[in-house]
Formats: sequence, structure tokens, C-alpha cells
Amino acid sequence: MEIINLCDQNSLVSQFMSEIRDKELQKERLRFRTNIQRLGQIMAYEISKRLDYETRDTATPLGVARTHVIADKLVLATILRAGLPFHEGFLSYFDQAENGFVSAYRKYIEKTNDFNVHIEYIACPRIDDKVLLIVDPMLATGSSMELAFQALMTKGHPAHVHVASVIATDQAIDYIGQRLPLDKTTIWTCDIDHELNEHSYIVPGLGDAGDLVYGEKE
Ligand SMILES: O=P(O)(O)OC[C@H]1O[C@H](OP(=O)(O)OP(=O)(O)O)[C@H](O)[C@@H]1O
Ligand SMILES: O=c1cc[nH]c(=O)[nH]1
Ligand SMILES: [Mg+2]
Repeated sequence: MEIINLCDQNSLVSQFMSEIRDKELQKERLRFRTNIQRLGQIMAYEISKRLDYETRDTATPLGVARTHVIADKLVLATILRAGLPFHEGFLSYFDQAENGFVSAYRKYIEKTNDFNVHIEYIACPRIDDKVLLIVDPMLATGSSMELAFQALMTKGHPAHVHVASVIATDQAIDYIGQRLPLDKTTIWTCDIDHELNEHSYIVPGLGDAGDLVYGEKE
């Protein structure tokens, strides 16, 4: 399984990551959402370098140009709810992608820090032989990604799976590595953090991505 960390080299990704992690700047919700969207656009561009293309002759006003267009069929599947602005970023570049949505939420076991992830909703096209992108900004324990992946596999067998995240932990990467098909999975992230706290939040992380995007839930 290949793991690609876009922060290995400084770029605009580093600038946007600094802003979304900053506990003062991230209070500005529009900016937080916009930065997550922009990270989705940059990651879409990087992933586009790994896709298959076909050549075509394109008529310009002055002649015929040999051009290259994406041949792969893409399905962009997002884990609700924090994944939505990231999804928008991808979709603004992958115009033709089909889209899927899976809900996942942590249900904490009363008076403990333990939780189970519940998947209650899935809306997704068939994914057979297509390139599946599973989009979720936070890979903390990796449980939501594993369960979302299992739910999506009821829709067919993809040619390749790109897991797209903003912050992933080493633990989540190991966990996913043991549960997704090694030979056809690539994990993309904008940074890797090394710790989880007692509530399984990423440290230093950025806080609760869903709440920062949409406000606190009950
Ligand atoms: O790797 P895990 O330990 O499973 O944690 C990561 C999950 O937590 C966040 O969602 P959350 O459950 O907070 O839901 P939300 O998007 O509705 O806020 C995040 O978007 C992931 O889906
Ligand atoms: O750090 C974390 C972990 C799970 N979900 C989040 O939004 N943040
Ligand atoms: Mg959340």
C-alpha cells in the first residue's frame, strides 16, 4: 500500500494546514471550509497524475490538437459530515465524477471513552472497475474508514481505491493497511500526526473537523 504525504515537501498545502490547525484562525468557519476545499483541489490534482488517460484529436479554431483526457471512471465517495467541503474541492476538479455518500458517527459507550462507529446511510452508484476515492479529512483510529469501505464494497469491486485525508495518524494508516486491499489502495494525506488522546482525537490534530465545518452537534 502506498502512502503519500503532501507535507513531505513544503507547498501551499503547508500554508493551508497551518491555518486550519490554528485554534484562533479556525474559528472563522468560512476560511476553515475554504481551506479544506482547497486541499481537496490540490489533492485531486496530485491524484490526477496517477489516472489513466486516452488521447483524442480535438478541433481547435485553427486546427487539430492531440489532447489527453481522463479515461478512468471515478466515484467520489465521502464520509458524512466532515468530508463534505473536502468532497466539494475534489468535485470542482473531477467534473465528471460520480458521487457516493456514507454516514458514519461515533457512538460513545456511556461513562467510558470507548465508542462504536455506526453507518446508517449509504447512497452510491455501482463501483465495479472504477477508481474509488474515499474522502474523509480525519483518519484518527481508522474505524470510520474501514466501515465506510466495507459499506461501499456492497456496490462492487473497484479497480483502485484512493483514501484521501487531511490528517492521518500512524495508527490509522496501520489499521487501514491491515484491512483494505494492499495491492490496490493508496492513502493520501496532507500531514501525519503521531498521537491520539483518551477520546481518540488526533493530537495535535485540529480538533473536531465536523464541528469546525458546520458547528457543534447535540
Ligand atoms: O478514524 P476514526 O477514529 O473513525 O475518526 C475519524 C472520523 O471522525 C470524524 O467524524 P465524526 O465521527 O466526528 O463525525 P462528523 O463528521 O459528523 O463530525 C471524521 O470525519 C472521521 O469520519
Ligand atoms: O481528531 C479528530 C478525531 C476524529 N474526528 C475529528 O474530527 N477529529
Ligand atoms: Mg466530528
